[in-house]
Amino acid sequence: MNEAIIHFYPGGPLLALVGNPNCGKTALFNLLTGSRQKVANYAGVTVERKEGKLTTAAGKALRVLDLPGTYSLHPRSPDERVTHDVLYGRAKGEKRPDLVVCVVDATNLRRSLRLVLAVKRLGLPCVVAVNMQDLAKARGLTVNTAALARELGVPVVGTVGTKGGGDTELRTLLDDPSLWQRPASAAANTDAPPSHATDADHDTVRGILKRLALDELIPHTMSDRIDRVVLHPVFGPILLATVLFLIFQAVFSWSVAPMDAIKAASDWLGAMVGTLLPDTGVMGWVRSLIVDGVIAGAGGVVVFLPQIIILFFFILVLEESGYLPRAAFLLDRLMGGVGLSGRSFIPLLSSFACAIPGIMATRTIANPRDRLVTIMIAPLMTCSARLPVYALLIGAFIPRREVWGLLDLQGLVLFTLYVAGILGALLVAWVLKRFTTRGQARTLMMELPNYHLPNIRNVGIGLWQRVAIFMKRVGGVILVLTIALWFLASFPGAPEGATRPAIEYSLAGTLGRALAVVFEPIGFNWQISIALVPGLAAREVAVSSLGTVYALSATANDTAQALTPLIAQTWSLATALSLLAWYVFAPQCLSTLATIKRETNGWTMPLIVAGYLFALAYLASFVTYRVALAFGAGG
Ligand SMILES: Nc1nc2c(ncn2[C@@H]2O[C@H](COP(=O)(O)OP(=O)(O)OP(=O)(O)O)[C@@H](O)[C@H]2O)c(=O)[nH]1
Ligand SMILES: [Mg+2]
Repeated sequence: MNEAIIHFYPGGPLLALVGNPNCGKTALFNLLTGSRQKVANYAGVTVERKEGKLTTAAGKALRVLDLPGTYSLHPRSPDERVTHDVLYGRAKGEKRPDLVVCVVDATNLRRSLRLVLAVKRLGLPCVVAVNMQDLAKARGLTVNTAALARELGVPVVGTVGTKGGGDTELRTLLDDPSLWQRPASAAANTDAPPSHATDADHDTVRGILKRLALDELIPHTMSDRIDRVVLHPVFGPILLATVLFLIFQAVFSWSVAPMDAIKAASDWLGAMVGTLLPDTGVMGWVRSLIVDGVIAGAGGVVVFLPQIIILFFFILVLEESGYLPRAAFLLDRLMGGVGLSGRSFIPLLSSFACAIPGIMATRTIANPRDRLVTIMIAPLMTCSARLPVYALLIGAFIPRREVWGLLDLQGLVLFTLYVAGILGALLVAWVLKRFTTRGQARTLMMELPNYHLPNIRNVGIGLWQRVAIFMKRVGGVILVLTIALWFLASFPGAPEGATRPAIEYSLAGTLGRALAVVFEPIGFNWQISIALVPGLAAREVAVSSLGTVYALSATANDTAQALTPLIAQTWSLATALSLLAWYVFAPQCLSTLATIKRETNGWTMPLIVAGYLFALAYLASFVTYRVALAFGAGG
């Protein structure tokens, strides 16, 4: 894996945050540096090193690294290796830290302290931050930091990663110059491999906890009680299915009003600009570029913002609540059937947002074969860029009505498409299981964090970041490609006396017609064929492209109309279904392939993935189209 080696904050002493997964390193990092890195309630959220800058009260500038969580200094998975390499000074382009802040979870000192002992042996100056002080207090645990400091022989401070000012003690401590002196006795240790002192460490930790009167286990009864239902062999899976299903219902039924409002606003804008700008000469072209290119294209994508916000709201709430590892646990058996483990669940779930963070998250999977298979199937999870395409087609072809009095039919179809992606992924994993040896059966060891009420601020920040990403795509790649397509679809203009719309004589029209030969067997017309090409860069561009292509196809006598009714009139149901099937499988995203190349260190995997996904997409669309035709959906 190649980490980015750009230093945003060159110079200054380097401080690294190290600790077990889910102990609150990133929350603390955000407090210290003012960053907004992702924080969530499950192990393995951070999988690469992140950099930030901190200025202490005395004005000293420090570089701070947030690292993936690790259980020990013997890395078992690629994310743990990132932390290991930094601590041993082997990370490419990064110097060895000048100070290590060991973050420990006050409610789980037994395990956290073992890592502290191992880090201490590295010979780097180190301090301990006892995080989650608030949770410990709520459970009647008081960690005497002064006594712990005496036991460990390093400074210890208390922190609360989720509260403003929860890092004050740590910040103050960083101004102490004696902190940065390397312990002379251990200086020779810096390049030694991690020692295997685990048994002795175990005893040491037990002794420390005993002397601090912290050796009694205090069960977290609330989480345990919730888990009795959530992890129940019968109710658990029913609950999981219900939760997922309700999310899809909400995506459709809650978004109606805001989507209508955005659509009305964009129509109004188009009409306004249309009347303001003259329709002749150069201004006629400008008018067409703005109305048919920018507003019909990019505006057509912005409409789907409410659905994306609703989907992410639920994903963020699930991530913060601590439910995700439980879902992984419930699905472990099912995943075992196709040769994977519950470990793959969170990377695959992240892929519903976008395959890129999903593929990155596979770094938490220790088994290389499992990791590779998970990377291969991650693009089959329905990422949010597909949502506009699905929503457009569903809006055009599926009536807005209720089934059995309570279910929204459009939501039901959307759910089916998501399920189709999941089933496709399971099928591919199952086929791969035939061709690869799985090694010995592994039991799933996964931490079940305590349930939290989702922090409104975190959910708010997470949502805002998703909105920013989406709008940046609309204003960036989507807008640029839509404008490029407008040019290709407008020039060369129609010859004298042409009867058909000008677009049919343009470069894009010619290209679309050539491509249509390939796509004709699966029912795509030339307009779709054109839209698929820029859609390779970003899936939503297919929607904006269709908006532009159809806006330009409107002849003088039939005024341009909204895209949804237009495709409902001109496409057959069979074509729409075939395009949906195409989007379930096709690898229409170059950035995903680039990420696979980076994570697997070569071109082999991205080529294999692109190849098999295109083949699968064509096959699925072909079958869908033919079956739909046979059922009379071709009219
Ligand atoms: N109550 C409480 N919750 C905290 C505190 N610090 C972090 N959290 C929560 O603990 C969870 C884990 O926090 P993260 O910062 O993502 O943990 P991490 O150590 O970076 O985890 P990985 O990146 O997976 O290793 C999140 O739900 C945080 O909101 C704290 O001091 N008190
Ligand atoms: Mg983290």
